Amino acid sequence: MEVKVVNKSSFDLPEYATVHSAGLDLRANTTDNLVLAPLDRVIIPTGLFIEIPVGFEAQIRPRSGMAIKHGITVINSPGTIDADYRGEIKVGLVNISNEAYTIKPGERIAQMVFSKHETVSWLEVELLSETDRGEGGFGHTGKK
Ligand SMILES: O=c1ccn([C@H]2C[C@H](O)[C@@H](COP(=O)(O)OP(=O)(O)OP(=O)(O)O)O2)c(=O)[nH]1
Ligand SMILES: [Mg+2]
Repeated sequence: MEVKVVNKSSFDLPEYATVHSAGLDLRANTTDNLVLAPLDRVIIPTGLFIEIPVGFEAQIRPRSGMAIKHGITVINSPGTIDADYRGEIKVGLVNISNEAYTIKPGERIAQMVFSKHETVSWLEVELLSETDRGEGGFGHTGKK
């Protein structure tokens, strides 16, 4: 699928790290090192603007290596980029470790996955169909 993109960043367009990767790695479009102290939250610009085809969204997800090694994760994961959004794609990060982490200019900070979604119309009713599960949830199964 082709997606229109305006690249105002200092870096090349995001790439798939391997041929069948689902996520395109997003780089921090920053000019200076940015120190993220424990529990700090930041919004990192990417310099990218996209036009997502209707019926699709883009999700901003953490990179697992950064999350597991350094506690740097996407605070609103998965971030949602709507098809009608024309602003800059930004990445909200949080440091949930107890050590500071320095984000370097151009560092790959998150990944973006394009995904189909449905748009529903409500059919309002009085009763829903019966099922074995019924209203049980939140750890309901497997109990004796
Ligand atoms: O990680 C993200 C999440 C969102 N956005 C942009 C694109 C998205 O289409 C818009 C709105 O996002 P969302 O609906 O998640 O935020 P909101 O707090 O509900 O804001 P709004 O009232 O603008 O919908 O912000 C980003 O750039 N990065
Ligand atoms: Mg919203």
